Amino acid sequence: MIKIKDKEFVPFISAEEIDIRLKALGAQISKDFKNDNPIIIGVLNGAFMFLSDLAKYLDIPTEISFMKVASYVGTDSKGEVTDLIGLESDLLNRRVIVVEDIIDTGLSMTHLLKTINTKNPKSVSVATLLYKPDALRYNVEVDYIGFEIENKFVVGYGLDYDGQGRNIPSIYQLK
Ligand SMILES: O=P(O)(O)OC[C@H]1O[C@H](OP(=O)(O)OP(=O)(O)O)[C@H](O)[C@@H]1O
Ligand code: HPA
Repeated sequence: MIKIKDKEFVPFISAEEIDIRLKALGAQISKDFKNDNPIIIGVLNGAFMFLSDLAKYLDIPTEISFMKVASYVGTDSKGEVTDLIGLESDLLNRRVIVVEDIIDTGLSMTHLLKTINTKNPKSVSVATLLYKPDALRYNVEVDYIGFEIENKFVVGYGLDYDGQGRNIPSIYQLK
């Protein structure tokens, strides 16, 4: 068990399980985008660890860039998304893969896809490490999922509780 601020969390997905899953996802994405030189857009802050580990398992030419949005305060969605760092890459006629740490209500990804689609990319795919089907309130099509999880708050491996816990190498779940 670990304590972060006022909350207790229990071990949920180990670093070894994450690594095994990332290897498989990396192989699948490499196969699907073999000749496409995709642009991968990581969503800060949460996706920094997932994308840096996943990228090592991609054996295709690719570009990596980032956007930053925020919608959570503590364990709750504010219900609106704030843009903090915008897109700098030219996406015209490029294949794009958006990489998130988690799709929870789907609000952030819906907002991101709207922004990305204004740049006229050739295609847009979505990869997320964690997906909470029971929490989804906005319909998002997801192409690559690391783990489907129940609707409980999680921390670690990039994910925070009130700014803390992103550096933990595995994933913990609210007790
Ligand atoms: O599907 P949703 O309900 O929108 O939740 C998912 C989003 O929430 C988290 O971001 P947050 O706003 O906490 O910013 P962060 O990545 O900097 O932690 C996470 O990284 C996703 O972007
Ligand atoms: O379960 C979660 N943990 C951390 N950040 C999040 N952002 C959306 N859902 C979560």
